[in-house]
Amino acid sequence: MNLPASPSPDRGPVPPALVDVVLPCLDEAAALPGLLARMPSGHRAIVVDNGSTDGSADVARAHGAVVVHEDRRGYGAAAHAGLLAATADVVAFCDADGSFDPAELPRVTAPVLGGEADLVLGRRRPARGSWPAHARLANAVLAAELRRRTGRQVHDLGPMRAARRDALLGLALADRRSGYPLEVFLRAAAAGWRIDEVDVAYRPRVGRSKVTGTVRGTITAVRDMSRLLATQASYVQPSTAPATDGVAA
Ligand SMILES: Cc1cn([C@H]2C[C@H](O)[C@@H](COP(=O)(O)OP(=O)(O)O[C@H]3O[C@@H](C)[C@H](O)[C@@H](O)[C@H]3O)O2)c(=O)[nH]c1=O
Repeated sequence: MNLPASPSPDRGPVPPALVDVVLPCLDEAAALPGLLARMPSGHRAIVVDNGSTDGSADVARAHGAVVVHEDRRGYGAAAHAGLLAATADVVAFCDADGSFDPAELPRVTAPVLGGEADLVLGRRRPARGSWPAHARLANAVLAAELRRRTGRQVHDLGPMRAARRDALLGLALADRRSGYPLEVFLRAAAAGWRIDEVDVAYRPRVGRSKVTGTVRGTITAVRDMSRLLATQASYVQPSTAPATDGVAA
């Protein structure tokens, strides 16, 4: 799918984006202006609106983002729709809720752009009040299980992450609700990708969480991921060998 270049009525022609930044969005109108204002140069925002009722799409457009609509709700469906809509060589993912600072994206995307890593995960360094204890614990347990299964040094599945678009498409991902980041990781690890972690700041989000804001939401997310771990164990082959040709498909 070809997308229009980001509108820039006052800034002249926009150079092609080096990175498309996919922002799954469900009622994040309050967070979007501050977030989009901090998008680094060379990074184009693709806001994937999936059922917002607060005017998120209009706000995103007004602040220079490309907007994609995804009818089915859910983080995974939105993230996957954004990947399919992207056209840049490298695709990054970032929450649209103000918990991450887009100005940090270049540190996440640079190793992929430079060919030193195939997948870079932003390892959250949480500020007080940004990450509910139950969600943080669930993440730590999952990461420990992933280290045990894959031998990879993973500590956070990283809602802020980056990889080459073609390589991601080659992973044959499904759009599995909140399990989507896990599927990306499992398939990438199984394919022998070089996976790096980069520290990123994690701040209290604007507005209320739709996933991990409640213990119940976290349990649902963990259940999604456990099912994925159980059914997709075949992805996982202990592998420490880095890909030799830059990006493994
Ligand atoms: C639930 C949901 C979220 N989203 C978007 C909104 C936000 O930009 C982003 C995160 O949603 P929040 O409610 O803030 O969730 P959250 O702040 O609880 O964040 C979680 O997000 C999960 C996706 C990650 O895998 C978890 O590790 C965790 O970071 O996803 C959708 O687009 N559609 C949805 O159906």
